[in-house]
Amino acid sequence: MQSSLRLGLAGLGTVGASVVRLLAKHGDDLAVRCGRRISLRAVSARDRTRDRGIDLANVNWFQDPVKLAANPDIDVFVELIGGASGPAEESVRTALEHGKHVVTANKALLARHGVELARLAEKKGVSLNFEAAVAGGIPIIKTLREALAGNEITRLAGILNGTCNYILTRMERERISFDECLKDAQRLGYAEADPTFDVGGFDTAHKLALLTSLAFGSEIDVDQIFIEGITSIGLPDIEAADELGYRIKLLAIAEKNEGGIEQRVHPTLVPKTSAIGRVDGVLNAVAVDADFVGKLMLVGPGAGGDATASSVVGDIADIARGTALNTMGRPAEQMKPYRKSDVESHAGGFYVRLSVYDRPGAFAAIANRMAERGISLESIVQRAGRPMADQPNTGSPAMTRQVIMVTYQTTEAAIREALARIEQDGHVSDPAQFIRIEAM
Ligand SMILES: NC(=O)C1=CN([C@@H]2O[C@H](COP(=O)(O)OP(=O)(O)OC[C@H]3O[C@@H](n4cnc5c(N)ncnc54)[C@H](O)[C@@H]3O)[C@@H](O)[C@H]2O)C=CC1
Ligand SMILES: N[C@@H](CC=O)C(=O)O
Ligand code: NA
Repeated sequence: MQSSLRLGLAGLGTVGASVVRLLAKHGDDLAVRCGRRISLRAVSARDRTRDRGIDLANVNWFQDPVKLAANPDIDVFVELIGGASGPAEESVRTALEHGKHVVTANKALLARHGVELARLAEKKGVSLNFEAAVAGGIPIIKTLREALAGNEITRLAGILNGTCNYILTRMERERISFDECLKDAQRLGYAEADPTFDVGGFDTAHKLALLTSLAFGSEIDVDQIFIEGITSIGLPDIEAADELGYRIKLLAIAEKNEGGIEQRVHPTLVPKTSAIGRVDGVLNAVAVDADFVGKLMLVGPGAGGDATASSVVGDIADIARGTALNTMGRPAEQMKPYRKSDVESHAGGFYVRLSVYDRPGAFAAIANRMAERGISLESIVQRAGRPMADQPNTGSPAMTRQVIMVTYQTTEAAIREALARIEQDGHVSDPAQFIRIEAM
């Protein structure tokens, strides 16, 4: 048997502690599979005294992860700290510069610095593996980088954030508040240190940027992604979608069209009966359209310590076996500049919810504004609304009704213009809510 592969692991939180547990549980079998032992030599975390339920008796402790990354007694640096800058970035760079392989779960870091880090890894002849960074336990990086190498991919669509899917699922099933669901997601170790990254759609965008680059061979460009998070989704939308036969999912979509590549992240109504509509809770899914394989979809846990550790250790096992691959599936200098297509040209159906003052003519005026923009309505329903503050001229409370419309195919530009006119007309009490619909 070859000499053991020596690991230095920085970050002993949700994922880091699970990696240590997995290595302890399956170390013997991994040694057989890889032809050498994987040996945890050193760790770095902020609090040395905390009981994490893991045995670190024979492991060196480094207060500073950058020092650990430079340590000559490790072959692989495993970065599980998180963050696009600071100690995570500095330690990953240091490890690569010192000719060490790196395994990371850090999508924020790679979405910002992935291309240059990939270049550095290539220059040093080491691996930079990141299966855990996208869709937690789903082997989507391997699938795109290796298994689908013989395909031209035309579209990717998926649920890439476990926290958001968990929140939306519980809101739908239990009709409980967004905040309550988010607290539980944090308690379960699904959320980012700053959950704004999850609910604001930014974590999904980081992951989409990486998948887009792998799928289309373009440079990583997270700043070109259209991003809308789930913070504006309330129980009225969840309930209305449910009644209409849809579920609301935070989708990440990347597709090629004549203009370039469209990348978008936004809440989306998908049919309850669709495969992606049935992906619930912390599960993620990635659907791929490719020329030779056709359509495929991978589903699995998108967050949580153990599922994510599974991907981290898969990456370490590749290094132990001597599998060497370019980080983004092709040499960094072969990655094409990213060319963005315009999201305003996006066409599809839309769900619209309006709080409309209950007065004669309001309903017809709204329908007219939609018609002016060539928008046809597939369905329109009214639900009881709520009394508003007293109107100055009558002294009586103004009532509103919830008007929920589903449009046939139209463009994003048309729907935005129509809703702007409806708001200017003064028939609605609140800004219009609109959510894109995907048939999937
Ligand atoms: N929790 C999850 O389900 C998933 C997390 N990830 C990613 O994995 C990484 C780790 O996430 P979690 O384990 O959830 O985070 P966490 O917050 O539970 O753990 C982070 C760890 O890093 C340590 N740390 C922070 N600053 C440090 C420093 N200067 N020096 C040494 N250690 C330091 C903390 O003490 C803590 O042990 C992040 O990049 C995250 O985005 C990826 C997939 C799923
Ligand atoms: N916060 C992330 C963790 C995994 O990437 C999520 O909820 O998906
Ligand atoms: Na993955």
